[in-house]
Amino acid sequence: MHLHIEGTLEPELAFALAARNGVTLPYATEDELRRAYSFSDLQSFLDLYYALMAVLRTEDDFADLAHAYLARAEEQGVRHAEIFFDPQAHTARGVSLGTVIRGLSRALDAAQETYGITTRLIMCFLRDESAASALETFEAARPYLDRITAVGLDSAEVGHPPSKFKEVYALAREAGLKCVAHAGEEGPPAYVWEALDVLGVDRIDHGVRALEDERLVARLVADRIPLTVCPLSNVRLRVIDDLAAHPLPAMLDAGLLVTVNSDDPAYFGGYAHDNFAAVRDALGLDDAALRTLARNSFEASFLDEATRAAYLAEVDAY
Ligand SMILES: Nc1ncnc2[nH]cnc12
Ligand SMILES: [Zn+2]
Repeated sequence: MHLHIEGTLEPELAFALAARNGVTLPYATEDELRRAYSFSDLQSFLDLYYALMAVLRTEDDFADLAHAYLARAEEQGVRHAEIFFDPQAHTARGVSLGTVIRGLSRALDAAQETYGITTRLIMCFLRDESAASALETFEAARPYLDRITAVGLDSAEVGHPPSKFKEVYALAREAGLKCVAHAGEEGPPAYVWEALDVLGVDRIDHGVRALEDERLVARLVADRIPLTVCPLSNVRLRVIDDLAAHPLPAMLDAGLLVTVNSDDPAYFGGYAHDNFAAVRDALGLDDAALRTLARNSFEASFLDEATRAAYLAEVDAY
């Protein structure tokens, strides 16, 4: 549920697409690029994440990107994936919204056929762009809303509170979309409150800093608001010092509806299963805790009730 499709761009595919599209990358080799994956904070990652998107130009590029991700996801045991994309990062480079959505949709439909993986698309607004730009993006997406399940909010958090996007979230909800937002990754608990009370989100992406506010934790527990936590991402972006100190067990103990996710797996050292295995090993989570985390994911998903019930029955029988 917390997976940026642009964050699944592996160096091999980045170089292949660069060659196909005549784009020159500022790195000579895949290894040299990989060595740049050492981040000091969210912004240092975002700088590279946006720069590498230059290789994504055509509908085929987006289809190939999503196809490669879904093949990895299948290997990792993923059954259902709710996938973010960042339209403004592409339209700003002259790539049309239709190109992005048609390319991604083609791969998502094929994955259902080939692997039986169910998917949803979540369109994110870049919070360091203006509210007007988000509104423009939402209006441009109206012809494609049958392919979009939810809107989200990502990019540089601090200084860009959720309330900035109140209007576009109201429109999205009116159009029948679900709503999520990154909040409480680098930003304060106040941003999580705003995501809940001003944007009316159905889930919080990250939310680890919510633990700093007892009243907020009580609210998240009472309303069963899911948190899509990304353990390996938190370590790589220095949100958490090291995995052994990750608050995931405390979040489970507090009764939060917490889930484990990979965020930008090509950059942060692992896909879904890798994140589960890493927290199991670093935090000593037992099978019951791992089962709860898997269950929570389906409970927190935007699946229809019948499909959700079928997946939950599978988790319980495992
Ligand atoms: N972890 C993250 N936080 C905010 N914006 C992002 N865009 C891609 N990954 C992100
Ligand atoms: Zn994210």
